[in-house]
Amino acid sequence: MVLQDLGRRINTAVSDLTRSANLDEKAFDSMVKEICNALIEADVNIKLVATLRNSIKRTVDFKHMAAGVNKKRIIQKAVFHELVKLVDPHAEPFKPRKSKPNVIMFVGLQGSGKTTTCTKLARWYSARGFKACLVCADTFRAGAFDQLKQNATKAKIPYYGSHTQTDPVIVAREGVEKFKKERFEIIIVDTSGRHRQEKDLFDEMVQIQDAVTPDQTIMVLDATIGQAAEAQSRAFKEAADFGAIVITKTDGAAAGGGAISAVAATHTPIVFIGTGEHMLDLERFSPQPFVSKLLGMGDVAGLVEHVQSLKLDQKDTMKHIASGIFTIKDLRDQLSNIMKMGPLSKMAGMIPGLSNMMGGMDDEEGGAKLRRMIYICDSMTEKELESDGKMFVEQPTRMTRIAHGSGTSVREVEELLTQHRMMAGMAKKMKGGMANMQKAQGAMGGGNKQQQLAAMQKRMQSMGGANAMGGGMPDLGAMMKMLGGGARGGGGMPDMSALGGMGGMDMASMMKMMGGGMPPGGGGRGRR
Ligand SMILES: Nc1nc2c(ncn2[C@@H]2O[C@H](COP(=O)(O)OP(=O)(O)OP(=O)(O)O)[C@@H](O)[C@H]2O)c(=O)[nH]1
Repeated sequence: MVLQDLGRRINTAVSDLTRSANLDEKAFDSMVKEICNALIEADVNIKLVATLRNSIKRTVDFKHMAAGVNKKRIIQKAVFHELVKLVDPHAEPFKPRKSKPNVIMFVGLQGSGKTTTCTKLARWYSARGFKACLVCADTFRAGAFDQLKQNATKAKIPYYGSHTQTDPVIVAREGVEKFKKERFEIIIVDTSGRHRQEKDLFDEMVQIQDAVTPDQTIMVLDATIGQAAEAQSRAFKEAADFGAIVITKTDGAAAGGGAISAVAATHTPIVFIGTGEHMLDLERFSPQPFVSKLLGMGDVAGLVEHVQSLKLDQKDTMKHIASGIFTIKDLRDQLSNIMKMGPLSKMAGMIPGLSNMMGGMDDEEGGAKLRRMIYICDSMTEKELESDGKMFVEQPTRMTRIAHGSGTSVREVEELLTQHRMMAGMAKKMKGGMANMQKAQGAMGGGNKQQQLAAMQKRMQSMGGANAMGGGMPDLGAMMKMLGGGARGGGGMPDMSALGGMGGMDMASMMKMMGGGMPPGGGGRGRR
């Protein structure tokens, strides 16, 4: 069962119970049973499932529950807490330091996704301001260096390797020395994939480790192996000590839950999970946000971090919103920023309740809709783009011209202008909120970003989370209001501009529109 399905099934079990009229012990028992069945189907070890079942039952003790307590809340909290415990390795991974070389060596079985993950990780650090590079010490598999070269070039990451040198220890040492001299901060060394029985390759791995003395050795595990992950990591641990694990292919693996919980049980930190073949499909693993996302409660801190890493150009739009203005060009910039963020389905997982709303719409549909909106903007004159949109009301023929030019319909142009009007209205309202928020941030002296993100996540969960677990839709309108008026809650909000494309964007109406729903007033005048 892929992770999304597992999350959906658990969520449904909890929502059905908390919505049902008879919230009694019998109904509670059948919910626990359904959760356990789902976990077992995802290949979670039966002993771990039994521990989870007993803990939930101990916490939600119907016999001794005082009258008047909020049973729903207790059940939701217990399920959430126990799922977090199930995937929590209770171990802190190594944290690279800036302005010094941090050598990270990758090990793993053949085909587990090492080379792909090396490049994803180098890109991840590079996007966060580290000077990152790659060394290919896989001289065993023909084509390994070419694969790394290709990936690295695409991600614009400097690399080192050799087509002629056959000793991987020499290549690794030379590459690391070269990049240390060039003051790289993250030096990632890719090694050959191994089979457990290949003693020579295991020895080679130890020799590379001795030669480059990595600050961290990461083992890459393929999620498809499920709970066998535990035995596999043990075999590697016997040969080379590693500090952390990356679990790849969690997007398609039926046994992803099994792999994650099995590794967590060994108390080895899981640093990242691979969620697809694309360069951006790497997510930092953290138990609470992971479970939150699994259950459709979003991962707002992850979203903020992701958007920040994309270094989107937000300066002009943020300046505009701060003074209550939102032009059509601002809308166009936001649309292209959304396109840069990655597949919409992944973004939706990070926003509380949004994946429910996207139900039925695939990435292709959503992407195509966004592209058509951008074509419409690109068919406007500079004057139209910089306008507040009123000129279209005064001269409706402009819409016909733009529809012709962009290969869309007048109805689509109208939809875009309606969306723009709504967002311009929001920008006007947000004028005060932005100033307050900046003041609050100033008062906090910049503050601790982690604390700010944690506070935001908590607030988001208290709004969206309870609803999501209860089966309802979180109030995205309220969420946007909160984004606009962060100072009210006593600070604890990240920089508004950090929200990038989300800043000021009414996602609820945006998604509704992308789903084909007509905003009010958009009659069927268009030609197709
Ligand atoms: N769906 C999905 N595919 C992935 C993920 N990570 C890697 N892959 C794919 O897995 C396949 C193997 O990946 P590689 O990076 O070549 O694996 P490797 O461990 O370096 O292989 P060897 O060098 O032979 O040991 C490739 O097709 C990747 O695109 C992931 O998170 N999700």
